[in-house]
Amino acid sequence: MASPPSKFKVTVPATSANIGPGFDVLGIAFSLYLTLDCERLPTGATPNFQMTYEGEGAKDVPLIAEKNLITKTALYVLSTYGIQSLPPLKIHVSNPIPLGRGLGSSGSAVVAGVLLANAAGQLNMTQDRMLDYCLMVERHPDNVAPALLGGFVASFLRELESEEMEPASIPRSEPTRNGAALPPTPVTDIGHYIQLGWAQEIKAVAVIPDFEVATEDARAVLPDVYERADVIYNLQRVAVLTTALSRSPVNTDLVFRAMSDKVHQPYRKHLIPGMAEMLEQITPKTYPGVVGICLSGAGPTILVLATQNFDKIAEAVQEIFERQPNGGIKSMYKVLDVVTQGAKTEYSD
Ligand SMILES: Nc1ncnc2c1ncn2[C@@H]1O[C@H](COP(=O)(O)OP(=O)(O)O)[C@@H](O)[C@H]1O
Ligand SMILES: N[C@@H](CCOP(=O)(O)O)C(=O)O
Repeated sequence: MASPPSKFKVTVPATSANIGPGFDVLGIAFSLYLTLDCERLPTGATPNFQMTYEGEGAKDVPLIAEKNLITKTALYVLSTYGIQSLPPLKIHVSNPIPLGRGLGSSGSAVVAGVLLANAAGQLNMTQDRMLDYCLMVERHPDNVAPALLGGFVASFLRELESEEMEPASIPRSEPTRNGAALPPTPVTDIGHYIQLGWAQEIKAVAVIPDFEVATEDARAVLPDVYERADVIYNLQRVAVLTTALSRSPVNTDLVFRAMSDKVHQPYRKHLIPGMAEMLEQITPKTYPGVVGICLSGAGPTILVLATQNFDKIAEAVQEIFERQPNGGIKSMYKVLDVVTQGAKTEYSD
């Protein structure tokens, strides 16, 4: 392998998937960034891999290259290029994205791993090829597409031919994290996407409760089959929402109604105490500035889109969490911008 650059930095935004009715389709990138500061070690250095980590997950995330989701993804990508190990490297991870809260931490980690492999192995992958790799590890595109590309993104996976099915049926970061074999080299052009407009006055208020819901568990509660009326309900709203969120001034009534969902939120509400109450009570009428409210990704974070009164709105959601039985639920909140810049690698030599 050619020597990697001596220093580089990978930056990947956090994301919120679904935005109500856009289950497995829509996602936004936020002004909250996972970063990897990477430095080449001299050939023959011992140890030849050093990983340090600060921020969310610092107590739990493994720092062994084959086990950490970021480096494991990078090793997978490199292996498909015939490169069996990372070059001698020191990586410092800084992660402000809470894990298992519906802010796409795993998607951002997977994107970071693909960019790490691209830089360390000097693979010169196109953005679309990087998306193929991301999708082989994390099968739903609604986190990895905005994390990689930035902004408000709609995406889908193309239907795969039967001979391509095997590689595509293996992935998903959930089983991969649990020790299953890594997927083989991806076929090309798996992910298709479009970056949508976003009215800049709309900010995202993420209210993050003090408990985790693993995405895998929140997917397990969903039905295999849906009523036609519920599918139509979501299709109608998602079509309107994609454009409504780009228009300035915002048509609050239209966006609020269009963010309603019948495909995933109703089945997940028992996993997030207080969610049903929040969706009913936090409205543009009760809290001026509210544009829409939904579960962020698979939860448990509640995402409120708003144009003003951000703290007041966040506190209202927090109050409902606090009122829940058995002592209530503590939470924190972040007021975030939707950012058009996606993942990037900066070289300092
Ligand atoms: N920065 C990271 N480094 C290593 N592993 C990570 C990182 N971020 C997330 N993960 C892995 O992803 C899991 C959370 O993924 P998931 O359940 O999909 O929730 P989320 O909604 O945060 O993406 C964590 O338990 C951990 O295994
Ligand atoms: N569409 C997926 C999105 C999962 O997002 P995450 O941030 O919770 O991992 C789903 O809703 O299951």
